[in-house]
Amino acid sequence: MTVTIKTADLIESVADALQFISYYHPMDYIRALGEAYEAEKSPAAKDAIAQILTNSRMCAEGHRPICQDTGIVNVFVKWGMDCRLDDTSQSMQEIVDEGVRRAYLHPENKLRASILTDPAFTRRNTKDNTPSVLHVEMVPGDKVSVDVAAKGGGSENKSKFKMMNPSDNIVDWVLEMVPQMGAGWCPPGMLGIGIGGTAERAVLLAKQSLMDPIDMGQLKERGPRSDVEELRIEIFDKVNALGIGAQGLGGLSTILDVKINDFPCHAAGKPVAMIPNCAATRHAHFTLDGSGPAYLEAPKLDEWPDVNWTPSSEAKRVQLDQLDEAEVQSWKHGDRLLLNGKMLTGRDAAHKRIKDMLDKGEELPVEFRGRVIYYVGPVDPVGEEVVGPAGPTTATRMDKFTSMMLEQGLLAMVGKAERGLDTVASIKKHKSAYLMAVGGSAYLVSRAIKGSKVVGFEDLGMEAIYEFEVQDMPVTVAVDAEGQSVHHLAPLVWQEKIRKESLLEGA
Ligand SMILES: O=C(O)C[C@H](O)C(=O)O
Repeated sequence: MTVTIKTADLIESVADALQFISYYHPMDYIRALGEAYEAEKSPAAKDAIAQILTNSRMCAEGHRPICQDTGIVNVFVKWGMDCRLDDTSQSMQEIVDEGVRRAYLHPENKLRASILTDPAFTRRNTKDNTPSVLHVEMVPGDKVSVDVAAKGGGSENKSKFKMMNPSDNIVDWVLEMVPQMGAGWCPPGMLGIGIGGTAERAVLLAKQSLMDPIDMGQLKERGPRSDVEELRIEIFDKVNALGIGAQGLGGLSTILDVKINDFPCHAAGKPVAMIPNCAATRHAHFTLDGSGPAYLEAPKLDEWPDVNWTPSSEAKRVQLDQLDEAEVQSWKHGDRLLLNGKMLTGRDAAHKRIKDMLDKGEELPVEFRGRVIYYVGPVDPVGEEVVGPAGPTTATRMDKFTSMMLEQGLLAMVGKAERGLDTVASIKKHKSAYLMAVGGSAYLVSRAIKGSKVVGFEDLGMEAIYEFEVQDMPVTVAVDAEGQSVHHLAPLVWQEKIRKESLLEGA
């Protein structure tokens, strides 16, 4: 018998699922992160995990996004071939995108529009986060099964692919790639690995594997039952033994699980893809059977671990409005700071435009001398908010502009993840500093922002230059004026500790 699926039900279900995953982490992730928090021995990594867990519960309570990067929408539809749509005037892409549009423009929980059209040239924001990246598979049956994910740009950026020779070792490749991925993908998260097929199939397998629930704890407890499960465990243990840790701060938990999907491939090769999923892991599954839209059941707040992050008592208060070079130079890598006062923001598009303007000898809309810049693209505020969730973006992408900005008299920068070696040298040369906030704690960070106004490049939307007024915004000195970098030093220390003190079972 043919089942009729209403187009309106599909649109509503996609919109509802996207709203749901914007503020509810999957509970398997929260449980695994809670266990990682308990086991963590590195104080800096434990503090970062505490921020992510606290942020997660705040978002579940407040129905606001876990991360300012509300993602690029990935949708996987398995269409039962006994189903038909009631209205065949629109393509599946158009129908799904209508769900995306409604979710991202929801007046009570507006999500960030991050999608740019004409990517190689004008890079114009589509303003409603469409289009989604849609995959449709025709399968036997009378149901429509849908996986919806909102994938963060920072983790997507770290995707890797290799056309391996048949005899190449997958574990060796993963262990070579993960340190190169740095911390911009916001560990602790998951690794999705696709093996086989063709180039495009391997990447798709990797992405789809990230839709599976975290079950490494159960797998280790019962033991592997296949070669793939054995490989998952081997990669899990060896990656965590690298000591990269939460946010790259050095520690025991870099990944919470490894997922692997495979598919037959040509005798001449072994395509392998790896895609990490960040701390803002967001995906949900629903099924339509013709009886109406699907609604997802909200998790109970008492399922979150009882972790309530508060700033360290050792954190130093910094008055940004009186900040000078001498104070910046007094900070040491690893110091915890609470920022107070006014700072500017700017990320990829603003930096590119600043460079273009300086190259043409044009005057900038704001003066950077004596100021601190925060690399961020915030979510728009709703209700009483001054700004929506506003966590840091990956600072590494701003490396190519950093010397230019420091030459403008910038005192310090705030972002997430490591800086490249040349940038660290430039920070040292200019006696500047780079401070990191925790990626994946965007709503928590936004509570420290008491004022916000656009002061330049308004047309860039979330990438405009804002001036934020902050109160006790928590950051850690990641690169100090001596050129000491936490992200380069701490993972090595923890790698050694893990090895010497056998801190990880299986490593
Ligand atoms: O776009 C952002 O706000 C952050 C991005 O996901 C990143 O991790 O760099």
